[in-house]
Amino acid sequence: MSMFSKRAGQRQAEVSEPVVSEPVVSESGGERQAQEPGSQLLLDLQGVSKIYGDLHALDHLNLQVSAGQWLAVVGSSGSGKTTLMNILGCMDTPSQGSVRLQGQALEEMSSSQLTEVRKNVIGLVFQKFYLVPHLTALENVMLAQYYHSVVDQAQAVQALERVGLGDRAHHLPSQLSGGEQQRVCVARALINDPKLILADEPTGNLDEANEQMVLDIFRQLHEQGTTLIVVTHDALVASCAQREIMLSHGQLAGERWNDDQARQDFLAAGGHLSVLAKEGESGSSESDPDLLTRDLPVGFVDPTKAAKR
Ligand SMILES: Nc1ncnc2c1ncn2[C@@H]1O[C@H](COP(=O)(O)OP(=O)(O)OP(=O)(O)O)[C@@H](O)[C@H]1O
Repeated sequence: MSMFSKRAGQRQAEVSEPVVSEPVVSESGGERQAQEPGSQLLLDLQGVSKIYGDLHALDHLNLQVSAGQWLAVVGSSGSGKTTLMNILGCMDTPSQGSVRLQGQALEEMSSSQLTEVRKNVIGLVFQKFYLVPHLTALENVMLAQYYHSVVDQAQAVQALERVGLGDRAHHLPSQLSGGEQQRVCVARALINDPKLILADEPTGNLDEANEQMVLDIFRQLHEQGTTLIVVTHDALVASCAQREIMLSHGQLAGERWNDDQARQDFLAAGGHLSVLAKEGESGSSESDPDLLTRDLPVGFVDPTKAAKR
């Protein structure tokens, strides 16, 4: 099945336009202007790199995400997806470049300001954040509330009910299936009603029924206006997003819009459609927009091929 096969009956897709070619730089060729007043961009990454010795886990990445957008991030193993999520989640900092969240540069924030952002703006659904084994599902959610300084049992129960686990509230993680544990993690991420949900492989290792439940929650959140960024290896999960981007060697290797209205909204919000970096030419993406049409990443159909380019 193609990477971008659509579920039957899903919203209108724009499958004929795999990559777009609007430069990120201004016509003068200089740095792009600061966000216009009234812009609805939630995230704006400019030239973000994460460098470990000789390895560029992220390599001059430019990426903008408008408020309310549902974005999927795909790419082969080691392409930089988790590195990107860690930076967006304020759990890591770039070696170079700038990340603006709601117009504010993260690199200019103090550690206490970053803690506030983590607490109040972001919800994380990361597989590596295990549940505390000796606490019940309810207590695990309430522990997250404690971290957010709002302990409210009724609200915690509500969060569990929302993910279909009201009747499992008093079970320990070991008494829950993998899918149920993952849904507790989703409930935990929702308790502060975050504007931005970052989910790294939220449906990994789930059976179809549990995957559908998690996706249904994401759909509800999306309808409520939450911005969702979901890393996934699953083409079907990716296809639920309005927009998909592919990373390869820390660079943007492809972009695809599944929802034309979302694309229009993104542009209206001040977003710029992405330009892909030329192979072996870090950060050169703005220099030759034409290369987009002749140098299309075949790999967008198959991330493994893209990684080998
Ligand atoms: N702390 C670190 N020190 C050195 N290299 C690292 C570190 N963290 C990540 N890397 C490297 O950065 C690259 C990107 O890693 P990352 O975890 O972001 O990839 P990924 O796309 O999430 O992969 P996967 O799909 O396998 O989870 C990899 O080559 C990885 O080995």
